[in-house]
Amino acid sequence: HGMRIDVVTIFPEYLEPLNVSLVGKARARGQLDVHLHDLRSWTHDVHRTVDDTPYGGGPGMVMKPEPWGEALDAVRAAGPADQVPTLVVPTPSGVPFTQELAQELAARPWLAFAPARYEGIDRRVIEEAATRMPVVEASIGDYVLAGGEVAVLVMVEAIARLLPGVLGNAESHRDDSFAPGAMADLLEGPVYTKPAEWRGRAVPEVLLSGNHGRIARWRREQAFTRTLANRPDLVARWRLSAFDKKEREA
Ligand SMILES: Nc1cc(-c2cccs2)n[nH]1
Repeated sequence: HGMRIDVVTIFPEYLEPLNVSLVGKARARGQLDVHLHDLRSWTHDVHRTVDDTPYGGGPGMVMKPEPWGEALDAVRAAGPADQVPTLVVPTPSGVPFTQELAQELAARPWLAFAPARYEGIDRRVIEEAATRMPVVEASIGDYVLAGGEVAVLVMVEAIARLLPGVLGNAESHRDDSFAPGAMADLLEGPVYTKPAEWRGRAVPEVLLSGNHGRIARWRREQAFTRTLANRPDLVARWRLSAFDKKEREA
């Protein structure tokens, strides 16, 4: 059936949003099987210690390896015996979490997320895990969060909406920004709905014309203009892919 997702965290309450809305419904439909684990379950001292000062000095705290090692062992033991999870570690120093990576992760049967505090998890945890399962260290953007839980929410939502049947109208992620296809690599243009006039502002008449060729062209132009304005870096990529497409069609 659906995908299994495990999350090990010191703030399980941060992941409560996974019980509501899109992800909540997918879980209710059995398309997604989410298990939250409190990392402190795998501590054995009275203070339930999960972090300590960094070797070599420096600010902040590093998450200790022992609790994580035991937690990941337990996650693996609780999941399908014939499968290994892909360990996803949110970190500012990871590979970019893109729509492409979301698509790739959405194709896997089992993901285990390891959100940590900013200073990170003892490197040996990742190294040891990588001997037994695929590990993906990914960044959701070039800014620093206090912990990885918010990044897990972002990644799970981006992945869950790609699972078959999770999005109501399957079409609605065809025209996503960044989704492959005719509008690939371009940002979404403006969208409108009723009323046709609102506070003295009319909807562009082309959209009311019923001329679908003209509408498609107008939407491509709008997408290009918006991309040029907000993401000139994507325009270069789009030009290349458009060129290649012409090449292929030639
Ligand atoms: N992209 C990104 C990830 C993060 C953190 C992950 C874990 C702690 S902070 N900040 N920014």
